[in-house]
This record gives sequence, C-alpha cells and structure tokens, in this order.
Amino acid sequence: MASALKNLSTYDDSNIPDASEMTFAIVVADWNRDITHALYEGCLETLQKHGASEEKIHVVQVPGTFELPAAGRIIAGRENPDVVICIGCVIKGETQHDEYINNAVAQGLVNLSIATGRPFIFGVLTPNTHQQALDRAGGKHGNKGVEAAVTALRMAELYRAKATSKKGIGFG
Ligand SMILES: Nc1c(NC[C@H](O)[C@H](O)[C@H](O)CO)[nH]c(=O)[nH]c1=O
Ligand SMILES: CC(=O)[C@@H](O)COP(=O)(O)O
Repeated sequence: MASALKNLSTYDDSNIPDASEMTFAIVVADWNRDITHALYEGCLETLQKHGASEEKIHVVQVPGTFELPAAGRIIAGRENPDVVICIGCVIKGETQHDEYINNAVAQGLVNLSIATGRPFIFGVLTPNTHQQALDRAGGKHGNKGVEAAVTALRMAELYRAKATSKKGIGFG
C-alpha cells in the first residue's frame, strides 16, 4: 500500500513488545543527512517509547546506503544485538545508479537476515525526489524511521523467543 494511503508513523501499539531487555544496533548512512537524521530520530524515539534503554542501542554511521549491509554485519558480530536497523535514503539521479544501490542493499539485508537468523531491517527510502523523501521522514506521509523501529521491535521479540525456546520457531 502506498505511503500516501497508509501513514508510516501510525501503528497498532497493542501488539508491540516491551523493549527493556532488547539490544539494538542502528546503522545510519551519511548521504542525504537531513533525511537520514530525521529517520534516525523517529526510530530512536519509537524504540525508547517502548522501553528500549540507551545503553542497549548501538549506533554507527557509514558513508552511504550501499555500506549498510557490510556495516550491519560488522556491528552484529561486535555487539550481538537482537536486531539490526539499517537507515538510508537513495534519491534517484540522472542514471541508474540508485537502482543498483537499492537492489544490492535490499538483497544484502535479506541475505543477512536469512543467513544469520538475526533480523536486519530495511529502513531505506528510495524516492524520486528530495520532496518525496521529506514527506516520508516526518512529513505528510509520516516517518519511515518509526516504521523501521516498530518492525524491529516485533522481529526482535521473534528472535529472542527463538533463542530461548527449545523447539525453535516451528519452521524446522
Ligand atoms: N547517491 C546516493 C548514495 N551514493 C553513495 C553510495 O551509497 C556509496 O556510498 C558509494 O557508491 C560508495 O560505495 N548513497 C546514498 O545513501 N544515497 C544516495 O542518494
Ligand atoms: C543514487 C546516486 O548515487 C546518485 O547520486 C547518482 O546520481 P546520478 O545518477 O545523476 O549520477
């Protein structure tokens, strides 16, 4: 559903778990810093709203969105978080460079999630224009960083349950 039809910041908080025991890693791209910083703020505020403690949120910055998967893998090995949130914004230019970045990062994060069993969250905007990015970084369509945090909270709960349950999550 397009962001224009479903605000990125609205969610049913009745099924959001308590985050007080969870550990998070957040990787933030420097490119389009005005956008990625707004996404990061929305993400951080949402995690803390649901109980996440500051000392259990590990944050690193990388040059661009293309670096998110590699940095996510590094910080996952270093801090052993329950979930890794990757934040970036790739604005379309004159060439197809944005498509190569976006496709590589999306596939890279999926591959990491499946290969490691640890959730890597795709908190990346892929707009055609800067205005579309602003609209999704706290503007009229909400904040993608809030959506990424809500996704992270629910996936961290699943990850922690898998880590503690004897039978796994039921998919073998
Ligand atoms: N044009 C954007 C980039 N480009 C840089 C790449 O992400 C990468 O850092 C470079 O290719 C070196 O590996 N990055 C963004 O995050 N957003 C853009 O709009
Ligand atoms: C998505 C990008 O890397 C962007 O800066 C590339 O712009 P262009 O396609 O005009 O070279």
